Amino acid sequence: MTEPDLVRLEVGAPAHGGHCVARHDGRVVFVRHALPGEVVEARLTEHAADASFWRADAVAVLEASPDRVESPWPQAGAGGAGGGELGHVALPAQRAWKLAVLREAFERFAHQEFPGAVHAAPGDDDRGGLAYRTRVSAVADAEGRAAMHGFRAPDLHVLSAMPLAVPEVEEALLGRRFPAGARVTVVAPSDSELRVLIDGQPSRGGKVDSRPNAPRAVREVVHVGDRSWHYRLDASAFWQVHREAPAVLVREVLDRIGEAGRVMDLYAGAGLFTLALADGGCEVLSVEADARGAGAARRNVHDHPTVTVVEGDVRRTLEEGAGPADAVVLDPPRSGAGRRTVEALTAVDAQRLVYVACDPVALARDTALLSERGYALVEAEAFDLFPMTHHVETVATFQRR
Ligand SMILES: C[S@@+](CC[C@H](N)C(=O)[O-])C[C@H]1O[C@@H](n2cnc3c(N)ncnc32)[C@H](O)[C@@H]1O
Repeated sequence: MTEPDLVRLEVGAPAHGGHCVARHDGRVVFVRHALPGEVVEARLTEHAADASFWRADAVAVLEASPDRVESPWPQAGAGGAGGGELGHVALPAQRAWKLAVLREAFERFAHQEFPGAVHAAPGDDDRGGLAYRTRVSAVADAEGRAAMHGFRAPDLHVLSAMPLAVPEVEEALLGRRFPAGARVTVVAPSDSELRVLIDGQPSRGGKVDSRPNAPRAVREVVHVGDRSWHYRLDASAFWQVHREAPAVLVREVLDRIGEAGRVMDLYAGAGLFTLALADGGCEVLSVEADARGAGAARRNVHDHPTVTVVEGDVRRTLEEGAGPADAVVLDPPRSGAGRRTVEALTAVDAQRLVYVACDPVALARDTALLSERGYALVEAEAFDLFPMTHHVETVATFQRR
């Protein structure tokens, strides 16, 4: 990059996506690795002449925010590995950042105030927001070392540390060599041994274990108060990544569902909520598109005859007439539910919806769609289940008007 790629920016509010908004010659610049109120020198990383906005990375801080700290994962700084873009922000200010993004998204897309706060996961303040990920994926470089891609960039950064991971995951990632170019996933389940997957396959001694009986399953246990639930799933299937996330989310879902008799658990994964709901006496229809998730959910609830697990698409399942239900839990992927699924959901005629969302803008858009369809947002609280990154999990309750 040449000198003209460096610009001086006065940094404004945080925006969805892990950056703050600044202006250069009247054009919007999304600047990463900066904080609101700072003055920074930034390197333009995307700056096409005809683009409606540019992107930049702060590379020198001219006037620092009091919320700036030394990143515990410097490798994820400007020009480095993606996935630790808030490392330079003090933990309470990370939560304030996420709350600002939620408030802005709700104002803009849902035309109402975000009513809640952003809460820390248990233990995160003591651990400095580190050592929380029980699942990490990386790519092996040409020499077989675990590496990660840069943000919106193909270049690989060989990991010298992975402080967001629980220690056993970090050790497994950094202490081994893998086949060059392989996708490596390390999983530290709460109730069984660590597993290392290579290109989604079980491995032994750093190589794919092609034996037909190679172990693939992991066991998880979730405790809420004096209750516990046991799960078994394929190591490559979806499971919440923060060590405390399953318990935090199950507790929220159970508290919000109340006394509902017939419940739908949509986008159910391996049945995290399905099992806890069924155990509490609910009749549950659980819908999950991924065969590994649906298969695991079916096995995890095998002794609960009041549960039906459907392997299929949520919208199609609803359109085919899956209702009625007293309450619906929905935990869609990042893109949210969207208009057609919200329309199909309305036919279920549930009194209450509990929406678990990993994307503030998708939740705010769906809040507007649900409002059009007669569902009022009555409560929402967010949980910082992804410290050091801009991601945040929100649990929102909607009530039929
Ligand atoms: C955020 S995960 C939540 C899983 C589960 N609630 C949990 O917390 O473990 C979303 C799940 O939705 C599934 N999914 C994505 N799109 C889907 C669709 N259109 N229909 C059904 N399931 C879908 C994914 O496979 C994934 O398991």
